Amino acid sequence: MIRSALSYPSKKNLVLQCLRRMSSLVSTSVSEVHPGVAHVTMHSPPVNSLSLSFCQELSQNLQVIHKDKSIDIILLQSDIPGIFSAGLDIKEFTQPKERLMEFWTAFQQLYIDLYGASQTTIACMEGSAPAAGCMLALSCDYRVMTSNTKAKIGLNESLLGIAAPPWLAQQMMDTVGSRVAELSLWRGTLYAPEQALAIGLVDELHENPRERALELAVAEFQKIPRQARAASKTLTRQKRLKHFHQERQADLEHFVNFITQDAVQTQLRGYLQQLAAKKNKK
Ligand SMILES: CCCCC/C=C\CCC/C=C/CC(=O)SCCNC(=O)CCNC(=O)[C@H](O)C(C)(C)COP(=O)(O)OP(=O)(O)OC[C@H]1O[C@@H](n2cnc3c(N)ncnc32)[C@H](O)[C@@H]1OP(=O)(O)O
Repeated sequence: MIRSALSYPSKKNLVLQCLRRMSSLVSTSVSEVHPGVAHVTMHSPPVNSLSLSFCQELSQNLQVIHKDKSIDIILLQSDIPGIFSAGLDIKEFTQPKERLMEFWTAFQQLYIDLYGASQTTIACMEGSAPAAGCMLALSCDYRVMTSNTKAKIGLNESLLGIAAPPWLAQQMMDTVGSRVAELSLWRGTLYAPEQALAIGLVDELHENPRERALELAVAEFQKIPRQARAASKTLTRQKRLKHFHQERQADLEHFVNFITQDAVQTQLRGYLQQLAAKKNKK
């Protein structure tokens, strides 16, 4: 579905038009809301879980925006009330090996495309962001989260009987510090907004994250020269990305070996049943 949020009468932008055409087929839409500022909106009901096709599409959209020199700020948001993203689609974990490899490769690529974006990126979180949902937020440069206490954010993988991949654990360490990350990872803590702000997992709380993100983008971030923002990002992220590329194949093999273990598959099936039972109780 196409979101016609092109509320600013900017010049015709062929790249964005092309993206909108692509997006009409699937679950992300792209719109320029202010000169140089693009919304990337996730809308894959019920919970924006990252399936193979969703990861691929989000990546594809980001890659096209990267090439569009007229866009220098990306606001990543969801149009599903109460949800930013539920993280990886757990059903993907139960697929055959070939598909698992394709899935993880697409997820790795999404990390590269978002964490490695030269544009400034802001996560506008109006709802929960567990696990890989949190990865999307951590990959952005700035995180604005709703102050609604129902929303939660964090790396809860351990509660599924699995562990975050090393590069995601590293993102958490880079953001909140080693000790807090260590505790969060093994406990699988999902933080309420005030707690997330207190540990530095998010940068700001606001009752309207989209409005605040756009204000920040225009009134603050666009005033910093674009090339300086991009160069600063390179300083802090280049080393991590280089390491990631070196380890990418090993990471893929590690994922497939880990996730296909009988004990892990049993845990995952149990977790999916818990989710279904929770829904039936509502
Ligand atoms: C030693 C080193 C080892 C290295 C190993 C390497 C790699 C291992 C891989 C590890 C990476 C993992 C990253 C992940 O992202 S795992 C996914 C974690 N996500 C979650 O746990 C989120 C679970 N969901 C929720 O908590 C809630 O759904 C919610 C997001 C808070 C929303 O709640 P609510 O609005 O109440 O919605 P429901 O709970 O009723 O759900 C509606 C619907 O959606 C289904 N669903 C929810 N989340 C997922 C998901 N992540 N994947 C697939 N499906 C999901 C849920 O089952 C309902 O479905 P039905 O309508 O069909 O019943």
